[in-house]
Amino acid sequence: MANTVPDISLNDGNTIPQLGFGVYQIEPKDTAEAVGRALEIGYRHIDTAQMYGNEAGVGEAVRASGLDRGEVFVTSKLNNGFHRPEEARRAFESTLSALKTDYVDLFLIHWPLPTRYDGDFVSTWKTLEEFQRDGRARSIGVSNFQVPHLERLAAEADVVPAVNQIEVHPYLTNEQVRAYGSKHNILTEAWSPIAQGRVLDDPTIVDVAEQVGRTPAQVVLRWHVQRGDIVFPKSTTPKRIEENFQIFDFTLDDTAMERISGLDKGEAGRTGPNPDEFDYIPA
Ligand SMILES: NC(=O)C1=CN([C@@H]2O[C@H](COP(=O)(O)OP(=O)(O)OC[C@H]3O[C@@H](n4cnc5c(N)ncnc54)[C@H](OP(=O)(O)O)[C@@H]3O)[C@@H](O)[C@H]2O)C=CC1
Ligand SMILES: O=C1CO[C@H](CO)[C@@H](O)[C@@H]1O
Repeated sequence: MANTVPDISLNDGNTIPQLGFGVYQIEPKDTAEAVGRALEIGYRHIDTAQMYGNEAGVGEAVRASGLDRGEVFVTSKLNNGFHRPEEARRAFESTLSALKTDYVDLFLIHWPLPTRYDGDFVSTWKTLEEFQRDGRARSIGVSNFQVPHLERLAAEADVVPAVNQIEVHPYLTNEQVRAYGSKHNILTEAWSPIAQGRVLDDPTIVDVAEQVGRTPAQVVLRWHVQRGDIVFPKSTTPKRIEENFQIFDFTLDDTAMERISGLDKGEAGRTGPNPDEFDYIPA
């Protein structure tokens, strides 16, 4: 079975590679090297954010790779603190100049910040619609949106987000938000797909990994892609960057899939902030 990363269709007609490389917590000075390695291995999708401070390293690696810009799918996200339309426009321009590119493949509202800006993420969303209309963001989406936030966009805006990037892993399967996404053609992107390593020594994961002769990380990433979600594990360890790429040459049977899904702890399994409460704005 060849290890080929599938392209998944978005609701706007574009496509996205189902596996990418995440760069949260990679130091700006180390980012070009890590992304360069990922591109050499075959990753064609990079997930960054203004908040991570490393967009410049991502752009540098893409340019140095010898690949055409069109061969690499690049996502970035609007930082908290720039939700007002004028600020969002300036911040988006700063993303394009840091990446040294004239478009991003996908631009997201990073957090809904429902307790800031009078909860007005709809005008922020309408500003992202402008970026898509003028071609500087090929696709637009949201991150950390809960069902009521998505319902507000559906009622008050024209464009349906292409994706919702949320925390999903075996300890937080996040079924309700994922189900809203499937029903409304919004693709789920699973952030912290291996829960930053916390799920890898779970006895069920270790047992499934032994049964299929793969590593715990590969088994968890495979579980995500068989559920249809997009993943972009982060690693600065060369061997792991390769390991995480080898997930399309084996399958998990229904029993293994159900055992992993059965590890869900609901809200208790969340490792990151709760989007209903998170209102952090970087200094
Ligand atoms: N929209 C949002 O709010 C958020 C988005 N994200 C996105 O999701 C991406 C992935 O999530 P992230 O939080 O980074 O966490 P991940 O779930 O990807 O886990 C990363 C951690 O796991 C380790 N690791 C990676 N691969 C393996 C492996 N094969 N075996 C053992 N350990 C491994 C890494 O260590 P090492 O590097 O030392 O190898 C690192 O400590 C981010 O980089 C970012 O792009 C993340 C959080 C929030
Ligand atoms: O992308 C992100 C990385 O993790 C941080 C801490 O959980 C988040 O705030 C942020 O959304």
